[in-house]
Order: sequence, then C-alpha cells, then structure tokens
Amino acid sequence: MNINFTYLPGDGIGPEVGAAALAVLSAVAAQFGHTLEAEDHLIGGAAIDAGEKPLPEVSFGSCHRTGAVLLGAVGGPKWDHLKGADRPELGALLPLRKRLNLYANIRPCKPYEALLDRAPLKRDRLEGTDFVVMRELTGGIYFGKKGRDADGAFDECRYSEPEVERIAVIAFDLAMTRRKKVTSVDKSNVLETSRLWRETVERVATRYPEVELEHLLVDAMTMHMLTRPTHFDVILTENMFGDILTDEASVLCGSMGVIPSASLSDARDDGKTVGMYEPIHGSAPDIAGQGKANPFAMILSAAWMLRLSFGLDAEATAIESAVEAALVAGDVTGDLGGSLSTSDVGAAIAQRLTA
Ligand SMILES: NC(=O)c1ccc[n+]([C@@H]2O[C@H](COP(=O)([O-])OP(=O)(O)OC[C@H]3O[C@@H](n4cnc5c(N)ncnc54)[C@H](O)[C@@H]3O)[C@@H](O)[C@H]2O)c1
Ligand SMILES: CC(C)[C@H](C(=O)O)[C@@H](O)C(=O)O
Ligand SMILES: [Mg+2]
Repeated sequence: MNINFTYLPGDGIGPEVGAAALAVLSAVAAQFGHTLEAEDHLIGGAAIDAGEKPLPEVSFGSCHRTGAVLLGAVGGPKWDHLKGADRPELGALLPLRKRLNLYANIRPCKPYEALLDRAPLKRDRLEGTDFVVMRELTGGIYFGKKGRDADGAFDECRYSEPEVERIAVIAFDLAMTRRKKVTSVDKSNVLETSRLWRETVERVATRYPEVELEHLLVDAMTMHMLTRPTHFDVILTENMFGDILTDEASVLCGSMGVIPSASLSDARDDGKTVGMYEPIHGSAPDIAGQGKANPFAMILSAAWMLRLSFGLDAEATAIESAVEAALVAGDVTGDLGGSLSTSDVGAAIAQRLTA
C-alpha cells in the first residue's frame, strides 16, 4: 500500500519528535512492503516565520486531500505576542480541527507496567488504570465569540444539542467495546452549556442500556482521577475540560511524552473519515532543540494513524510492541529516567522493527 499522509512538524519539539516518528514509519513500511509518501507542510510559527499565514492554504489542502494528518505541535514564546487568529494556536490548530470536522478527540491513559514507579502516585493506586478520554474538539469556549470591550474581555461558550449528541454516541459506542462504563464530566452546577450536555448525554444513554453512566463535576473529577484512576473506563467531556484533564492524566502515565491522540471526523461525502494524529503535549519550548524530547507520544500517534486511517493493524501493533520493548530495555529519554536522545530513541525503535 502507498501510505500517503500529510506531515505537519510545526514548532519547538514538533520537528524533533516528528523525525523520530518518520524513522519508525519508514522502518515499518519497509518491513511490511509498503511505500511511504509524507507530504511535508508548514504550520504554526514555522509558517509565520516563512512569511505565510499560520495555516497556509497549501497545508490545509494537503490535509483535506490525504485525509490523514500527523502533527507535531504548534506555538511557543516567539509567537506569544501575536493576537487572535495571527497566533499559531488560534490561527492554525483550531481552524484545522474545525475545518476538517475533527470533533472526536481520543486520548488514552493506560500506564505501562515499566513506568508504574515513575508516577508520583503509589503503584497500588495506579495498577490496572486503563481509561480513555473522549474530548469534544470543535465546540465550546474555544470556538465561541471572543474579544475585548469597554468592560474587559469575553469568551463565549456554546454547545448545540447535535454537537453533544454526536460525541456522546462515539463515547458510548467505544464503551460498548470496553468495560461498558461512561463517566460524563461537566460543570452543570454552574454552566448552562453543561446542563444541556448532561441532559443530552442522559438521552443518548437510554439507547445503551448495557452501559453504566455516571456524571461527575469537573472540579471533583480532577481529584477522583488521582485518588481512584482505576474506576474509569470512558471519560466523556467537553473541549476545555478534556484539554485540562488529559494533561493531568499524563502524570499517571509517567510523562507528558507518552500519550498519543487521534482526532476523527464523520465520514465525508466521499466516504472517507479524516483523522489527525498528534501527541497531547505541546512544543515544549523549555527543552526544544536539545534532543531531550520523548518521541513515544508522536510515534504512538503515527501507529494510530496506520491503524485508524489506513487499516494497518498489524503494522500499528508492531510499532506499539517495539515502543514497549524499548521502554522495558531502558532505551528512553531523560523524562523517563534514561539518557538517550530523541533521535536515538527513534532509531532504537526503528531497529527493533527491522530486526
Ligand atoms: N497540539 C499542540 O500543538 C499543542 C499542545 C499543547 C501546547 N501547545 C503549545 O505549546 C507551547 C508550550 O506549552 P506548555 O509548555 O504549556 O506545554 P507543553 O506540553 O509543551 O510542555 C509542558 C511540560 O511538559 C514537558 N514535555 C512536553 N512534551 C514532552 C516530551 N515529548 N518529552 C519530554 N517532556 C515533554 C515540557 O518540557 C514542559 O515542561 C504553547 O505555545 C502551547 O500553546 C501546543
Ligand atoms: C495548543 C492548544 C490550543 C491545544 C488545545 O487546548 O486543544 C493543546 O493544549 C492540546 O491539548 O491539543
Ligand atoms: Mg492541551
């Protein structure tokens, strides 16, 4: 098969973890007899520095055409003085998610056995943790009207019923393939959008009698995630809460550098589902350019791309096994207690795939 995808390295550690992921993809493609056709395009600060908009139309066009996107990260202090849609985050990442209709963002939290002692939590609390956060990605406060007026500043938060319903359906469908439990997280004691969220989720739940549904308020959820992480199966939540909770979840997994993500659309008119795959971490300006970034999250995102956009399950599993083997062997970066560079970790995993 020709694996044709759009590669958007972006900013900071994005190109570093991206190069490691490309090395791994090349190895797996060679091993399984595929060709790799990565369309490399600018996004974010890298695009701004090249005199382009944060999301050049040629970059978007490639994403739209291939329908499979591997993205590093965007943003950083260099572009923090920019305002509104001139910023990498607001001018590139959010419109890309919105224009590709990538409303379902899936972020897993299943700590590796080899990392159980790296998390600040006690091993006995952590053992058996295996949940997935289903984050709504194209609505809520991120996409509401925002601005400044005489009184100050405002960010409007809106959700429509269909927007909540479609992400809830994905969460319940996923729960049916797992432990049949959905925890919906909101702030319905204060927010009207959360009240609509809760009502809609309850209505969707009636179609899934086998799935157990519970509701938790987001403030309490931050505590429950740390005190009883094994309780959760599928966590369903809105855009901003999902962003915050998944960075918290990374602590359970031992590092920001190990959690991949997939953002998926419904099938388009041409029958194709679009997928964008990116680590949950950002451009990590504090370690960028030093070869210190952990490439696991990006490599695992690439594995998800193979599985979900190209149906290459054996290839994805081979990458996941090679990542775990590297972890067990201690072929890891400093955040996980090792001494390897980003590219060395990529090479160690690639080598396991060709051995
Ligand atoms: N998807 C994205 O493009 C994305 C996601 C999050 C943040 N950002 C952007 O990234 C910039 C920096 O944000 P931040 O510092 O709050 O978050 P961050 O995720 O970049 O970094 C948070 C901390 O985790 C560490 N870290 C992150 N990834 C790591 C990795 N792979 N290996 C080892 N350590 C890692 C960093 O060194 C830092 O100490 C901001 O401009 C932000 O908007 C982009
Ligand atoms: C960079 C930022 C806009 C983004 C988000 O909040 O969605 C990031 O934090 C993420 O988790 O993907
Ligand atoms: Mg985030």
